[in-house]
Amino acid sequence: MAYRFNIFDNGAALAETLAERVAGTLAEAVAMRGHASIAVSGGSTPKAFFRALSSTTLDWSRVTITLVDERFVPESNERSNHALVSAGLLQGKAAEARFVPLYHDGATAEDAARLATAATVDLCRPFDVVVLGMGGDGHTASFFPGGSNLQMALDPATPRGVITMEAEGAGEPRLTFTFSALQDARLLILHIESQSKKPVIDRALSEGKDSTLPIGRVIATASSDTEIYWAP
Ligand SMILES: O=C(O)[C@H](O)[C@@H](O)[C@H](O)[C@H](O)COP(=O)(O)O
Repeated sequence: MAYRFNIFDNGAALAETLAERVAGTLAEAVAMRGHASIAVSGGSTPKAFFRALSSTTLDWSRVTITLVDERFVPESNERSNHALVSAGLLQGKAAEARFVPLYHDGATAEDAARLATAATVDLCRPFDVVVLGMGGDGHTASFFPGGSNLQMALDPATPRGVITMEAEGAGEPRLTFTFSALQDARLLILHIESQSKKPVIDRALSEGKDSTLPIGRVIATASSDTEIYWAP
């Protein structure tokens, strides 16, 4: 599908605009269906966006937040995306939101994936909002080039859910929603920052569905248009 490329002077301006866009979609979902669901990415990029979104006014008690993907570590680990969301987004007005983690203490990665799939089965049909990030290698979610389950993850025929992923660039084993669970979000966002990522996304967009960069395949084959938010 198509995409719209939104360029901002800096991360602060991007965060404010993106927070307003996302909050508006969540509020509309609550008004129309009584609840809203959002899957956010971890990493270092979304911190200012999380802060801005957590201070927006909406009925957060009717919003469920989960993660696009998670490192297979407990919340106490500094690499945990759950910890990042707890510290950055589940604060202020957004503290009332419900959070559904992907990691489960005491479970193997495969068991955690099955538990997370069961816990999110009603959230991703479709998500109201999905906020993707992108690594310098063109991965998004935990769709890493050369990943152990990359073909399964990107196959539109794979049932919606959470699967495991291992890859050289991923660090720990990962838990990630499948492409099928993310691609038809009512609002599909790609949030990227830094000059270094611009040539990567430009290449991904020019290569489209045949790109070796997972983000290129995701944007080109998603049934929802992707709104790209980029600041240097
Ligand atoms: O767990 C993660 O790391 C993310 O979900 C991942 O997909 C992230 O969005 C990219 O790796 C970008 O990370 P940065 O924002 O740190 O560049």
